[in-house]
This record gives sequence, C-alpha cells and structure tokens, in this order.
Amino acid sequence: MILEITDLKKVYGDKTVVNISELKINVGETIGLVGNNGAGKTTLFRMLLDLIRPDHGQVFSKGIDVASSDKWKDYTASYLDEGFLIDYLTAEEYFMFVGSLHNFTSVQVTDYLSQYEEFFNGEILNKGKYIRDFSKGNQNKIGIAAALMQKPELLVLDEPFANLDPTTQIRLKTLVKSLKKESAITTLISSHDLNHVTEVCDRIILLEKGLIIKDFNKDENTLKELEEYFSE
Ligand SMILES: Nc1ncnc2c1ncn2[C@@H]1O[C@H](COP(=O)(O)OP(=O)(O)OP(=O)(O)O)[C@@H](O)[C@H]1O
Repeated sequence: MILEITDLKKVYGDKTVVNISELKINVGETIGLVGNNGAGKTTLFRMLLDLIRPDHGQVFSKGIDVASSDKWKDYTASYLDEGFLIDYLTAEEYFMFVGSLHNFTSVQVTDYLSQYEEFFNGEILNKGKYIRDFSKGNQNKIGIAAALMQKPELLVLDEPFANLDPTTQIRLKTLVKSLKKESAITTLISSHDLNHVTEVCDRIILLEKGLIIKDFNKDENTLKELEEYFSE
C-alpha cells in the first residue's frame, strides 16, 4: 500500500468539502477520481500533497503521515495547476531548474526532454517564450513533463486532460499507459472526461460532496455506469 487515508475531513465555513473515513491505494494502481464541480477532488489532492492541512484525520504515504515528514516528496510528483510553474522562466529554464533539484546536468535535462518531442508537438521548446505566455494546455504539458523528471513512484495529476487539444489528449493517455507498463508507478488522475479516465485507469473513485460514493475496479461496463450515474 502506498497511500492510506483515515477519517480525513476538510471544512470550509459550514461545509465539509472532503469527508473520507478510509481509503487505501495500492502500489501500481492507476486511479481515476471523478466527480462534479465542487465534489472535493482538488481539495483531496491538496491534502495528499500536504498543500493544505485537513481539519481532521491523516494521510499516510508508505506509512508516514505526510504532514509530519518530507520523505514522501522523494518519490511523489504532481501537477495540479499552473501554480506549480514559475511564470517568469522560459520552458527550458524551468526544466533546467527542476532538473537541478534532481541533480540532472543540463545535458541530462536536454536528453530527458527529447522523449517528449511528440507530446510537446513543437510548441514548447525553443520558443523563447515565458511560461506565463503559454496557453493553459501548453502549461499543462510543461508541468506534466517536469513532474515526471524525477521518475516518481506516485504521480498526482489534477484534470490533466483539460485544455489539451485532442491530439495531445491521446498522447497523454499513451504516456500514462506506458508509465504503467514500464514501472510500478501509482497514478491518481482527476478528470471530468469519463472516456479518458475509464480508458487509462484501472480503479475509479467517485466523489460527491466530499464523500466517496463509489470505488470500484474498472470493467467493460464502467463507462456506461458512470454515464448513467452522471446523467441522473
Ligand atoms: N480555499 C477555500 N475556501 C473556501 N472554500 C473552498 C476553498 N477551496 C475549495 N473550496 C470549496 O470546496 C469545495 C470543493 O472544491 P474542490 O476544488 O476541491 O472541488 P473539485 O471537485 O476539484 O471541483 P472542480 O471539478 O470544479 O475542480 C467547493 O465547494 C469549493 O468552493
């Protein structure tokens, strides 16, 4: 087990926006977190990453409370939003910066980026453009590629398909599937796109008003079931 959540609650005003009594995530699972706007997906991710503190309960990563130690940061990578980027750097400068945090030389960073040529679709590198001037979709691509630089054991992506063009959405699905095949990576992906999550994930967690309504392994009926659930 890589993650365990116990009695986790986050309250804003008089609203409990996350309320999860127990959740266990095993090594190697690819988990799709689905739920309507305001369901609590981002808040949950932020608590998993100790970006906000719960009002109650704990998140354990490999048995250690994420709020009490930084150890989990060595094997955890995430991209939630553009707040993870550095606006005033170019894409290359940002990759060099992230690379330096993981002891990459500049040659290693350049080498690493070559595998993302197709994913970047000629829009990211050698543009002389600051990150703040990229579209949201292209910022997404930068954030995801940077997150993967450390070869994480645990990857958390918040709505990674949003703002991506159809070609890149397909490339991202291929990327997630290949990560799964090549390593024992555990991936958590939130998405409003039921097609994409059911395609790449092997377990689906449905959140509504902060509560886990459904938690099940994917099978051939999953997409239909989710569509029915959300059309009610
Ligand atoms: N800092 C905050 N202060 C007050 N309320 C907040 C704060 N952050 C989130 N909320 C509220 O908590 C609830 C859950 O929000 P959250 O962003 O986690 O949902 P979500 O499932 O990620 O939604 P979306 O699909 O729209 O991204 C919402 O009602 C939101 O308004």
